[in-house]
Amino acid sequence: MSATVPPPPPPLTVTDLTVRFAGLVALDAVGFTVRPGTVHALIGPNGAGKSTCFNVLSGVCRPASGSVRLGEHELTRLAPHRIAGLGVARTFQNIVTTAGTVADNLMLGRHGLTKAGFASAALRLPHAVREQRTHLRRAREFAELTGLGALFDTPVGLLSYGDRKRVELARALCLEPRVLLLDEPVAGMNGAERDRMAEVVRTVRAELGLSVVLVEHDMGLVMRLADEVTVLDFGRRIAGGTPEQVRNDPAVLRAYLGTPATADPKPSTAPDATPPHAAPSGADQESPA
Ligand SMILES: Nc1ncnc2c1ncn2[C@@H]1O[C@H](COP(=O)(O)OP(=O)(O)OP(=O)(O)O)[C@@H](O)[C@H]1O
Repeated sequence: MSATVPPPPPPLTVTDLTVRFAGLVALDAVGFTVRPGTVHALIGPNGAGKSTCFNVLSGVCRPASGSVRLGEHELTRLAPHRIAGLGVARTFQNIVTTAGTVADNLMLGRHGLTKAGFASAALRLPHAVREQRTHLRRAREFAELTGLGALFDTPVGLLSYGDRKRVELARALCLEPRVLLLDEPVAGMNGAERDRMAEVVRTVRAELGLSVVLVEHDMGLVMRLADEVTVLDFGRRIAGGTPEQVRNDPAVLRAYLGTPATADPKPSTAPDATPPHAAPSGADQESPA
């Protein structure tokens, strides 16, 4: 990867975002700011509005009101491909990569940046071949950054679940994003795979200097990775701050545990518990830092 860290992305500012589905208010005047180059986690119990928020950020869902600004650009009126063109890339909760090699999948991520037309590429005209080589080199760099270098020519179908989730991440990076939206990057992973993904996200952020918005049920990962956390419940922002601040916030305890915060004899430890409706529990579940 290049020795110099690129300039920081502009802030991503969400203001008074409201989304309604028929009578249901999925997001109710939600606001938060993702500071440049930080990891900002969006957490909350099931149905809190996290995915809806991601869908607005990536242009899949139009809000009833409110704004999402990336620097000077208002995103809420733009189509998903225009938002991607401004440097906002996302991964999905469920793996969508199944066919082809790692290289093939990463090159799909480069598609939007390719200038040579289909005919030039098919005829292998010199400029198209040169461009293809440059994209392939960059795709390989992202594979290496995400720990997939040795698997570059391996069919994705032969990879482990954890490796495939990292292919998703590498493919999103191939868009050269300035803001990366990670939708439950460790869902369904075992402990070792989670640790690896956490390390990769840290490396990616440090090397590329991009902002990361993270939706994740795994509180251990959130506490370890996030610089700032926004907590949603029933579509409303109920808390925000550093991981330390939100884990001790009575409103967060209430939302996750469904009990009054005062009823908990040791409230400072309660957010450590992964809510029963959240990430898979068990021995591989990390405890927060
Ligand atoms: N397309 C839709 N049509 C109708 N209601 C929807 C739609 N998408 C989401 N909702 C509702 O909006 C609310 C917020 O859902 P959302 O998926 O954003 O929550 P979430 O926090 O991502 O939940 P989870 O953690 O379970 O993924 C829920 O009540 C959900 O049922």
